[in-house]
Parts: sequence; C-alpha cells; structure tokens
Amino acid sequence: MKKIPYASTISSLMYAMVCTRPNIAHAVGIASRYLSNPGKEHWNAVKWILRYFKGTSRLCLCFDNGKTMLDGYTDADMAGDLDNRKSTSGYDNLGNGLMKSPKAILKKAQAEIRGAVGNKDIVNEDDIQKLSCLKAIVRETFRLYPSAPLSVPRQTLANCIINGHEIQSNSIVYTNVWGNGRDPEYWENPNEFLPERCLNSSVDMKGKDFQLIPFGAGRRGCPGYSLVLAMVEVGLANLLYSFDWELPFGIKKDDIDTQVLLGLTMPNKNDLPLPAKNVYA
Ligand code: HEM
Repeated sequence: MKKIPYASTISSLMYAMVCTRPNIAHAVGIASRYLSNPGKEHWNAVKWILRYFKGTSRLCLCFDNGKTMLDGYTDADMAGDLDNRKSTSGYDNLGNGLMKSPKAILKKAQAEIRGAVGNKDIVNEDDIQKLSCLKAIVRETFRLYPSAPLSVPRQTLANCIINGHEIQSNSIVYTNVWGNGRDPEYWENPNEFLPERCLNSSVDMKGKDFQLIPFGAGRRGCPGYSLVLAMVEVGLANLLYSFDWELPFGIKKDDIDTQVLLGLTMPNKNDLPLPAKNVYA
C-alpha cells in the first residue's frame, strides 16, 4: 500500500466535495477515517468513489419553476441518525435561528452575497471571505445552537480544582458548551439570535475564548473545524444567494418549534419545512 496515493486522492476528493459535489461527503468522510493506515479494501472503496464521480460528472441538481419546499439538508452531525447516519442538525439550526430573527438580517445577508457574487451561478469559497454578515450568522448559530452541546466526554488525568470543585483523576467530565454560549456574564441578551454582535467581534471560536467553544479547546479540540466552516458557509451562502425564504403559510416566528432531541448532538425534534423561491428561475 506504500505506493498507493491514498491520502492525496482523499484530499482531491475533499476539494471536490466542498466545492461542487456535496453528494460524496458521506463516502469521503468514511474513507478518510483510514488515512493513517489504509488497507486494500479502503483503496477499492476510494476507486468506487472515483468511478461514481466519473459516471455522474454530467449530472447536476435542477430546480424547476414550481414551489420548492426544502425539507432535507446536510452538515456534519453523523451521530444524530443511528440508522443511516444522515446528517442534519447544523442547517436545521441555521434555519431556526434565521427564521426566528428579524427579517432584516436575512435580507442584509442576501444583499451582501448577491452584491459580492455578481452574475455567477454559484457562490464559491473565494467569495466567502468578503461576506462578513454571512460569517456572523454562522458564528451566532454555533453560539446559540452548538451541534455538540456538552462536547465530547473526556477523562481527567490528575486531581484538579475548578471553581472550588475538586475533580478527582479518572473522572468523566463534560464541558457545557451550550451554557458557556449563553452565559449572561459574557453575552448581552444571551438567548437572542443577534448576528450583529459577531460583526467585528474579537471573540475566538477555535478554543481560545471559553465563552464560545462549539469545537472544543486545547489539544483534543475538533480537527474538522476548517472543513465544517467551509461546508456550512459555502452551503448557506448558496441557499441564501439563489432562494428567497419564507415561513410556511400561517406560521409565525414564535410558532417555530425549537425543541431538540437528546443525545451527543442537538438535532431538531421536528422538521422545519421552509418554502423557497428560486430568484433566478
Ligand atoms: C458542526 C460540525 C462539528 C462540530 C460542532 C464538532 C465539534 C467537536 C467537538 C466539540 C469536539 C470535542 C473537542 C474537545 O473535546 O475539546 C470534536 C472532536 C472531534 N471532531 Fe469534531 N465537530 C464537527 C465536525 C467534525 C468533522 C467534519 C470532523 C472530521 C472531518 C470532525 C472530527 C473530529 C475529531 C476526529 C474529534 C476528536 C479529536 C480528539 O479527540 O483528539 N469533527 N468535534
């Protein structure tokens, strides 16, 4: 297996997956688990992804002029669906937050995206850097609805004291990421979805500032951070660029069901169907 370019093939597939081919995300995600020590069967699986890629290179998603209802979405919550590991919670939460917030935020983000992208068909990664409002929305979503509200359980190596509480070694500990994100000592109106607070904010999201740690902190912090942000930002930017979003007829902002399911991740208990109008059709 030494001569097989396993890692570089996965890396090329990941590039395609983030930019134009989200449909291979699950397969690539599984194949990437074996980067450090791939076997023959893993390489065979990768070759199947390449074959699939070749066979579908001329296919693309088509949106017709009818009334489009979006009721399925994707991100990186592989833990939420025990049967087939379909991934849902991140975009659900984005939808919840955005639809509950004043419409001005949505309009502002759309104006920013449409202004920056011009006449192109899709928003790509290069455009994202100019989109401060979009980034603020994503960041505020991770504060208010962290995908892993209690992070990942960890075991302490030694006795330690935190805020006067003695924690013995070998204890299983959880970090309350959800609680930190809503701590009134650090956040004004902590329960409100206010992306404006993230514009020009110096609070770090990668583990330096503990009031915002959706990806954990320290040596065992989430290594998927950059991939997740690229996928979520590019995905949301394209949804806002091409579609206008409304609440379903008769539903008001306060009717949106924000109940979540219990578990490692925090997916919505009930779907949020949103009518979408393709503005470029
Ligand atoms: C919305 C998406 C995601 C969120 C919110 C998230 C969040 C987290 C959190 C909170 C941890 C625990 C960090 C800690 O204990 O300090 C973690 C660990 C981890 N994440 Fe993610 N993650 C996401 C997606 C991903 C993706 C896409 C990958 C892989 C490409 C990934 C790979 C990992 C790995 C391997 C660990 C364990 C790291 C270790 O124990 O050393 N994550 N993640």
